[in-house]
Amino acid sequence: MSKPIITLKHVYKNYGDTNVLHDINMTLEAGKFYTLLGPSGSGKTTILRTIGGFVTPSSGDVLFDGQRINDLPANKRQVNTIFQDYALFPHMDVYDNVAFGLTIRKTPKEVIEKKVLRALKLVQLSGYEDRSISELSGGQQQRVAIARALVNEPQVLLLDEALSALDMKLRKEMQVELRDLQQRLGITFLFVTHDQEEALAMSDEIFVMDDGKILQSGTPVDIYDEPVNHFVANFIGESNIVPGKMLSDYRVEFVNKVFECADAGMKPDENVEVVLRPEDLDIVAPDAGKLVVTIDTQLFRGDYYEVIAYDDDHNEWLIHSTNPTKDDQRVGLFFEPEDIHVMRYGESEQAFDARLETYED
Ligand SMILES: Nc1ncnc2c1ncn2[C@@H]1O[C@H](COP(=O)(O)OP(=O)(O)OP(=O)(O)O)[C@@H](O)[C@H]1O
Repeated sequence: MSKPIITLKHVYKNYGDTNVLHDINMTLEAGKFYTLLGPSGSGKTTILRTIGGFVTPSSGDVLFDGQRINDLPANKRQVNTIFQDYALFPHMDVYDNVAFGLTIRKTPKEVIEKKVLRALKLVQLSGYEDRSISELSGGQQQRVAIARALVNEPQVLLLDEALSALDMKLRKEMQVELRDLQQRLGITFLFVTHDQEEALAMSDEIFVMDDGKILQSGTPVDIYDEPVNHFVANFIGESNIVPGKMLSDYRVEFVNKVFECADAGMKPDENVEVVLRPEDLDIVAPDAGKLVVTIDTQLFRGDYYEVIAYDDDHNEWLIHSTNPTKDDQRVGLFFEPEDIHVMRYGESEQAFDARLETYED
């Protein structure tokens, strides 16, 4: 593990009787791209503001490079925030927007010029110095906001829904650009989004939040493949989730059938939830399938068909198929043992407790 740059330990935030953050523990290492992912109101922005110094925790500690910074004012932290609306000054040109922080700190003019030109070069806006903000596209405004943060040479950049104002095409381009920029600069990014695709595409590590809590943290692949509970499985990607029972190691029962799986270590007959991802289900002949279903509808999605089918117990199955199917056709569904992801009931609490232990001093 490389050096932790930001650590949150048992951070709570209450507004009156409302608990907005609940026992938040997180470690951000230097030079990595992190994402806070969760629905609206889950507490993502409050975590950013706590790290940025705009919100004081009700209890718990915020550490920067091992030093407690709870009482350090925002402008003394080596952390910069890029807000959702970019907060640019519309009456100033690009140069003055980027120079602003240095100017108020009375930095010598020639130093300002060097730093501003370098920051604009980093975000590929060299030559735009004299442009007014209103003459820029959404993507260019976004880059000015990044340049304005970069002139302060922060060790950590906090980005709050930084791409949400952009249209889909530009947003995808900026995802690549931001990730590339983060890797070139080697500084830590903490990016807030409620868009799971964006989180999966960009992050080294994702923190999935709901209701003021971190439910799961891990690499995109870990979270996608091993969601700890129903909420995470549903929030990240599309899922078929059915109740089941773990009969023994590597044997799970669901939809009244027994399947070989890759999971072990649970109690015999433990109740579980089983996740099967739509892209892991292959449509085959009925006698070659592990399950038999009847096709209900299909929608063409460009690079795949989204198929809805029902088994004989009326469970709905979502399948991503490369080939078209026919309505009312009886087909088999094939999947491998490792495509079956087994989640314990109440796993979120257990995983949460286990994680807390790893944060204890
Ligand atoms: N100053 C405040 N006073 C009272 N409640 C607040 C305050 N700031 C935030 N909250 C509440 O805290 C909760 C978490 O808010 P937060 O903005 O952190 O969520 P979020 O996950 O960033 O949501 P969004 O994606 O909508 O920005 C919300 O229920 C919000 O209403």
